[in-house]
This record gives sequence, C-alpha cells and structure tokens, in this order.
Amino acid sequence: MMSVAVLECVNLKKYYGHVRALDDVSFTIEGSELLAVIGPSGSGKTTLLRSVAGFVRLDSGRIYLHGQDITDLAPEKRDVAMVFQNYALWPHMTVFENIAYGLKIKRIDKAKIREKVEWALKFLGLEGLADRKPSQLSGGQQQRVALARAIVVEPKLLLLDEPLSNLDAKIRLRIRFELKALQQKLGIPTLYVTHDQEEALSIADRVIIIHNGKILQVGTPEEIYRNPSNLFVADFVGVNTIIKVPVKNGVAKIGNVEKRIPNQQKIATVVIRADEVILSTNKNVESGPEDLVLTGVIRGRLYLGSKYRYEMEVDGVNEPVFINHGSDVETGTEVKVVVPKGSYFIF
Ligand SMILES: Nc1ncnc2c1ncn2[C@@H]1O[C@H](COP(=O)(O)OP(=O)(O)OP(=O)(O)O)[C@@H](O)[C@H]1O
Repeated sequence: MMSVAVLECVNLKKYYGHVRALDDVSFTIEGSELLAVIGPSGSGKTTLLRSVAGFVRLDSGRIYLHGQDITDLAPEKRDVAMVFQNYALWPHMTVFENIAYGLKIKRIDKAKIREKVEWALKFLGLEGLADRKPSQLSGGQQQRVALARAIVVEPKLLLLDEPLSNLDAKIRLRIRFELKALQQKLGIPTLYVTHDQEEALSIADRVIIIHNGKILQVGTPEEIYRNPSNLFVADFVGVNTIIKVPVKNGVAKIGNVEKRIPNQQKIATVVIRADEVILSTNKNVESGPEDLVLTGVIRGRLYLGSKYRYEMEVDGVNEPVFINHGSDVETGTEVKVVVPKGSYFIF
C-alpha cells in the first residue's frame, strides 16, 4: 500500500498584482517530520504558511491533508493549528481560558476540557500560571501558552510562524531545543517558517529554501549545507566569503583549483565557508588533493571573542577574502589558507 503524505502541496500559485508570492510551489510533509521553510524577507514564507492554514485564497494549486483536499475548506475546518509570530493570545482571557478556547468552540464537555488543558499546562511547564493574564507572563511563557493552545486541540499539522522571533537571543537558543524536543515527543508533523537559517538548520528534519516565491532547494540540513544547489542557497545557509573570479577560455581559476564553467559565463563566483578554513604561517601545511589552497598576506583583523576575522589579500585575486580563525596572526604576515573540500563552492 502506498502511504499518503501528511501534507501535500501541489503547484501552489498566489500572485499579488505582478508580485509572485508563490510561484508553483510543490512539496510534502511525511511522517512526523519538522519541515522548515526559510528565505529572506518577502520570499513568500508567510503566504505559504497562511495558505496551508486557510487564510490566503490561492490563485491555483491544491493542498491535501492526509489525502483529503482541504484547499477550499475554512481555516477552522482544516485540523491544523497555527502559532502566530506575535502569539495572538487573547489579552482579556486567562492562560487557562486561552488554552481552552479551541476546545470550547468544539463543544467538548467541561470536565474533558479541564483534563486536556491541565495536561497541556503540565506538558509545557506552565503549571501555576493558569490564572494569569498574558500581560503577566514573560515572552517565553507567552510563547508556550500559544503552543499549548495549538496542541491541545490535537491538530493533524502544526504551523509555526517565526515562533522564536519575539524572544531575546539567549532564551531563543534554549527554547529552540525545547521546541524540537516537544515536537518530537508529541510526534506532530510541523511546518515551520523562519528567516533565521541557523535556527532552521539546527532543528528541522528537512528544509525548504524559498526565494521570490519559488522553491530553490529541498533537503536535510546536512544536504543543503554541504551541497547547496546554487549561489543564493550557498550564501543563505552559511557564514561565507564570496569572491568573483574571471573565467578565461571557459575555465575559472582560484588558488590551485580550476573549474570548467559552461555557457560562456564571464565571471564565476567562489563561496568559501569563512569558519571552516585552516590558516597557517607554515608554508608546508598539509592539504588534500581536492582542497583549495590560497596563499597571501593578512591585511586586517578583528577580534571576535572566540576567534579572529581576517581580511586577506590572496595571490591572483583582486578582492579581499574574509576568513575566521582561532589563531592569532599579525597583520602583514604571509599565510597559507587551506579550504577543505566541501567548504568551498564554485558557481
Ligand atoms: N496582502 C498582500 N498584498 C499585496 N502583496 C502582498 C500581500 N501579502 C504579501 N504580499 C507580497 O508577497 C510577497 C511575499 O510575502 P510574504 O509575506 O509571504 O513573505 P515572507 O517571506 O513571509 O516575508 P517576511 O519574512 O518579511 O515576513 C512579498 O513581496 C509581499 O510584499
């Protein structure tokens, strides 16, 4: 028997005038995976999430949840729950009432509602806060109430719209892990939208990269990080330095590496993961056959706490190359940089 995807989006299109917010978007969510959608501002992430939730009317395309066509169903009939970026808690209701709201609309009996809300409060570590109003909670607590309200109705799919973006950097990191653990514990399939590539790569089972309403790449975080399909993806998912090199007779050359470039392209782009290089003052530092080796002089440096950021003048390259490394090297020093295979890309 063929298994049916939890969510299947087929050729979704949504135009606002000439802006293509969704330009033929197709993907699936399988099992209980967490699928993150990342892309820069205006790329169509929110439009995609809101389409699945039922708040956006598509121009064309179909959405299936467990095989059922939900494209034309009202949001409340879809068996999906969404957590909004600003949490959208009702300010006049207590935490308990906020969480109970969705169950109340479903006309579930009072005793059952109490039981379920108490379970959700406990599950999210919100015991003792049931009688507070949202204004009496921290950002992190509000976020957990919003999550409790979403999961208590046992939706078939959870939709999260930048759920961590209102939290400060420190608790954001902690809650990132909590959220992942929670999602796994519940086993609830989740579509997660964020503009934060690091957040997506660290918690998602698979990632979709979207730009100008189009999917550029879908894959596991490792696949996307290690094999970005194009320059945009490579730049978006890493701390990189980008160098333009001329193409001569169909060949781009940088350091010891030459790459054949098709289609009469005049300029090739080299992307180097700035954090993954080996910097050495030893001219004989070892390198593998497919590593990129650059020689040059350090021209500037910034102390970043756990490492330095160096500006390097590389032999044969006309623009500065930026790399990060832990060792302390004076400006003016001649150095050799080894960029391991897989830490550089030529497009
Ligand atoms: N109601 C609307 N009317 C007109 N244009 C819209 C509307 N909603 C979105 N757009 C446009 O559609 C494109 C995609 O917007 P969307 O909000 O989906 O992007 P996003 O990736 O979520 O961005 P952000 O990260 O900034 O929230 C943008 O160019 C946006 O200006």
